[in-house]
Amino acid sequence: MTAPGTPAPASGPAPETAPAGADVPALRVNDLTVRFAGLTALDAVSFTVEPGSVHAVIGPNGAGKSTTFNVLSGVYRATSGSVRFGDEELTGLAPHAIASLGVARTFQNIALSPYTTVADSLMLGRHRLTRTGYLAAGLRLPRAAREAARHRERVREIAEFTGLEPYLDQPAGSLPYGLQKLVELGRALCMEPRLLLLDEPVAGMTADERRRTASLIAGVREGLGISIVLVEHDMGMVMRLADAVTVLDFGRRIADGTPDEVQRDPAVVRAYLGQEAASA
Ligand SMILES: Nc1ncnc2c1ncn2[C@@H]1O[C@H](COP(=O)(O)OP(=O)(O)OP(=O)(O)O)[C@@H](O)[C@H]1O
Repeated sequence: MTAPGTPAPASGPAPETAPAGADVPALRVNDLTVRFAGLTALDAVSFTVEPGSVHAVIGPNGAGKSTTFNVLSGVYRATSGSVRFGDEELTGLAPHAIASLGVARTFQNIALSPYTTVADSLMLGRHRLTRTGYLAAGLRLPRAAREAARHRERVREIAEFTGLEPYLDQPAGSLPYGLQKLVELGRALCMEPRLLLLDEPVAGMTADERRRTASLIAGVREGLGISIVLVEHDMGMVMRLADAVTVLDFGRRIADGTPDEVQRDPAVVRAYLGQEAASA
């Protein structure tokens, strides 16, 4: 068994889903602007997340990364601009409607119920996929029992994929921080997303946990072919994992390209040097 505090490697087979990249449309963010009482948090930001890619959104503190995530997941309303996932316009939709289109997110801070077991926490991710109504489930109809068994099997597969299988019966809150972050990721995967929004997935993790989580995310992209939008401060991880990077600074897009391209971009270097100077 893995040492406590260390997420197990993604050793299990990729859970069975549609073939890689199938049915995953592009996410097109176009001229997105968000204002809060006089403050422009996002100023006409555009970028495209290609199907099946890992797309990082980076930038110094206050650049607008979380605001971008909150618009993509329906928590904030855009002041103007559009976010299209395939043919669907996401701006204006409520978070549950966006989730039902196959957009799952994790949060920067742990958002798990501490007393709920890992198995039940993962099962919560299956909620939108549950067809049987409460009445049929309450009456224990065979159809409901069959569906529940299918969901449990899927949860077990995803637990195996993420390395969470040994912890399924433990309360989520009893696990070390790194594993709790992994439960959040597992729960998002249980939604069978087509687009996964990961908000600082390795924040607060040890170097070893970071490395293992990065390989799990790479495994998700390769095994499931879904698109991943990643907000992350760990630059090494971004540069290793991302296919494309959008850089924000003061709410504006200052660069967009491959990790290599943005790393060499003078505007990006200036923005990060400015941050270092400010915190020195
Ligand atoms: N709900 C809100 N009300 C008012 N201002 C907000 C709100 N959310 C974000 N802001 C402001 O918008 C700007 C962008 O913030 P945001 O949290 O998106 O940046 P960030 O890039 O995620 O920063 P960090 O890396 O520090 O998390 C900041 O000036 C922030 O204070």
